[in-house]
Amino acid sequence: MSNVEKILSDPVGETATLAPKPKITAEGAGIRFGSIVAVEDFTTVIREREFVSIIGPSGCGKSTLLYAIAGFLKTTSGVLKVDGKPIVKPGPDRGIVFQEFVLFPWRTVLRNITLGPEIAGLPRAEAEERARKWIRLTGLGGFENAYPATLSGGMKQRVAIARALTCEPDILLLDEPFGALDVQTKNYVMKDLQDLWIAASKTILMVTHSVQEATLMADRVLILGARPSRIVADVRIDLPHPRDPLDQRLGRYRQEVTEILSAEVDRAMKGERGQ
Ligand SMILES: Nc1ncnc2c1ncn2[C@@H]1O[C@H](COP(=O)(O)OP(=O)(O)OP(=O)(O)O)[C@@H](O)[C@H]1O
Repeated sequence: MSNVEKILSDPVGETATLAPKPKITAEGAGIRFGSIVAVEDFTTVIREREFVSIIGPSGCGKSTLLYAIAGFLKTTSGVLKVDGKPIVKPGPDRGIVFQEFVLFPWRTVLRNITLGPEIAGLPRAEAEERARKWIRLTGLGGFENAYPATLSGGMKQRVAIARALTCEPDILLLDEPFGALDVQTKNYVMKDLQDLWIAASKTILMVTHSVQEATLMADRVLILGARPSRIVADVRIDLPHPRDPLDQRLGRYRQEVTEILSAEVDRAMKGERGQ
């Protein structure tokens, strides 16, 4: 039995037959840049509506993996699939949100959010209707005509999230989405994202450096090892959503993830110093 077959036969819900369908499948995926092996033998199954977080030492290949799933990069070995089909290019089934918001300063909030559907060729009225739904759901109502320069960091990130969701992707890919936010704003946006995920039934894959973010939001935390990155642990956070950051049960998960991650960061640092 291959690794992927083993994972597919491993029940996620009460029984294998009731478990949600696989959404993203990685079968021995590897990505190299010349002589640099960024990702090696990445194998996992992410099911429909799962919220999975990827964490690992700096430079271990987290963003590279996310970009390959987005279709911006190709695997150099193995395969990455969405809905059972190999990923060959970006598609409207996957929306991506970056740490640095990447908003267009000359477009209003509404026009930033309608951009995806407009590029996809949707008539303006339909693009606006969709955008207004996500403006409402991300708490941006009343700011439709504001320009990015007049928004706070948290609001800019909500615009970026609404923009990704307006194309109605099944999968939301988040690359350190809270990295540029201050602590208070981050807590608000994290709470909103949890509510949004529950309401919108998306599959979410989030890259983060923060054990706190990963354990608060995700159903599973994939811990990558020092480069070339493989999964060294797949920790299931068995707590209902939405979660309260002060829930003491989260503390145990934070400790478990921190211990595994610290060992990998140690290994990565020693590797870099040639020890
Ligand atoms: N376009 C590229 N060309 C060459 N090397 C690259 C390229 N993109 C990434 N790399 C290398 O691949 C490795 C993984 O990079 P990546 O950005 O995916 O790591 P990361 O885990 O997301 O890092 P961080 O946590 O610091 O953001 C690094 O060694 C990086 O230098």
